Amino acid sequence: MNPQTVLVIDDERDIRELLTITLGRMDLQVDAVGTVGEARRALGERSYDLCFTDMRLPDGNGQEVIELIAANHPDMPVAMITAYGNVDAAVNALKAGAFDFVSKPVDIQMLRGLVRTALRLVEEKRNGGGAAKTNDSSDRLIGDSAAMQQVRATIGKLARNQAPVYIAGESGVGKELVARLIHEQGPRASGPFVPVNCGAIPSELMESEFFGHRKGSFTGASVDKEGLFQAAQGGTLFLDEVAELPLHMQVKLLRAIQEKAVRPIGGRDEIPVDVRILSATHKNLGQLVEQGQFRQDLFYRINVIELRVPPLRERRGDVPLLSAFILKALAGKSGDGVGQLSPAARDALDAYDFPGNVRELENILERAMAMCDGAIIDASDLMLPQRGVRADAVTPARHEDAAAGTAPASASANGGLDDYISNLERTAIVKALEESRYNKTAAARKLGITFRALRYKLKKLGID
Ligand SMILES: Nc1ncnc2c1ncn2[C@@H]1O[C@H](COP(=O)(O)OP(=O)(O)OP(=O)(O)O)[C@@H](O)[C@H]1O
Repeated sequence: MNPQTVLVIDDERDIRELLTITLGRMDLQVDAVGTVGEARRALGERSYDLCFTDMRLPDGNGQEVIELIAANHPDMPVAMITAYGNVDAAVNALKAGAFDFVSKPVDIQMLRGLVRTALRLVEEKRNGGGAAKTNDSSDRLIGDSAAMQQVRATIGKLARNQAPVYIAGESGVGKELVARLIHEQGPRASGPFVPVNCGAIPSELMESEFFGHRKGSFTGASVDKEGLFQAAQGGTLFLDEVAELPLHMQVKLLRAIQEKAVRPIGGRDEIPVDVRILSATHKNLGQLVEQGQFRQDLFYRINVIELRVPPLRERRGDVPLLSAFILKALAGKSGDGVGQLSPAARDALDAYDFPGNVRELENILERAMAMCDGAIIDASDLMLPQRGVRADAVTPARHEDAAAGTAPASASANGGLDDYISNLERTAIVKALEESRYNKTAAARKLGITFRALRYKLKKLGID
C-alpha cells in the first residue's frame, strides 16, 4: 500500500522539520515547502491526503492556501498552524473551511490526534463509508420540509470539519439529535459523544466535572477522577444549555478550548485533549453577551459556525411524518399496534403551534396512545391546550364572531372539539384564499401548510 502523504507549508524551518519528523514517524510521507508559490506547485504536481499550512507566509497567507485547496481538492483536509492564542486566525481559518488548527508551540500528542482524525476522514470518503453512514444516521432526523433538508445538508458539511458549532433553537426542536448526527457522520464517530447539561452541574463541582481532579486535591477527593474533557478524548463534547455556565467557568472553558489542554484540580501538568466542541442553548446567546452574562470571547470561540434548528411551527409540513415516526417508535416500545391519527386528529395537530416542539409532539402522542380506544387516535385524545392553537387560525374566527355579534365559538357549544377546530380552519383557509386572490399555492404558503395539505382540507371541509 502506498504511504499516505502530507504537504506542510511553513516558512519556519524548525516547524517544517518538527512536522516532517513527527509525521514521518507515523509512516506518512511528507513534502515540506516554505511559500504559497511552492505550495501551488506541489499541489499541481501530486495529490496529498492532508495539508498543514502556516497563517503568515512570505508571499501570501494560509487563507489563500485553504481557498485554493477547497476549490481544487475539496476532499483534502487542511489544518492551519496558528500563533499561540491567536483566536481570530483560528476562527477565520475554520470559517474558510480549514479542518482544524494547531497552535505553536506544536504539541506532538495533539498533532498525532489531529492527523489520525483527518486521515480517518479521508479513508472514510475513499471507501464511500462516510456517505453510507450519512444516510443511515440522517434517517433518524425526520422531516422533508425545505428547512429540514437544509439542516440535514448542513449537518453533512459540518461533520467533515472540526470547527466548533453552536446549535441554536427553541427547547425540544432536536438540537441534541443534530449534535449527535454531526458527531456520527464525521471522522470522530468511533470516539465517544459526551453530552453535558451545563445547567445541571452544581457550580462548585463544575471544574472537577469538566477537568477532573487528583486524589486528595480537596475534601472528598478520595480517588483520581477523570473529567468530561478526558472522557470525550478523540470524540465530541456536547455542551447543552451552555448559557447556564457561570462566568468563572466560562473563563476556564475558553482556556481549555483554546489550548486544547486541561489541568485537573490538584494536577501539576496540563493534559492535551483532542475533543470537538459542539454547544447549544434555547436562549439567545448573542443577547446574553450584550447583557454581560456570557463572555464575548467564549461566544466567539464556540460560535464559529451557527446552525439554527427551526421550531416545528415553521415546518409544520413535517408534523405528519414525525407523528408517524413517533407512533411507530411508541408501538415498538409497548408491543401494541401502531397508532393511527383520525383525520380530525391530523387537522387538530395541523392547527397547533407546538411551543414545546418535537418533544411536545412526542408527549402528546404518547399520552394520546394511552387515552385512545384501540389504535385510532381522535382529536379529543390529543388533549391539546388551546394556548397553542395558531394565532392566525383563531383570530379570523374571532373577527367573524364579533362581526356576526355572536359569542366566540366554544368547543362545547358547537358540538365538540372537532367541529370547533374545523370551523377555525375553514375561516382561516377562506381568509387566506381571499387574501391571495384564490391562488391556492400562495394561500397554502400563507397558512404555512403544503399545497397538498390545503387541497386535502378544501375537499374535507367542502370549500369550493
Ligand atoms: N427531526 C426529528 N426527527 C426525529 N426525532 C426528533 C427530531 N427532532 C427532535 N426529535 C426528538 O425530539 C426529542 C427532543 O429532541 P432534543 O432533545 O434533541 O431537543 P433539544 O432541542 O436538544 O431540546 P432541549 O433544548 O430541551 O435540550 C428527542 O426525543 C428527539 O429524538
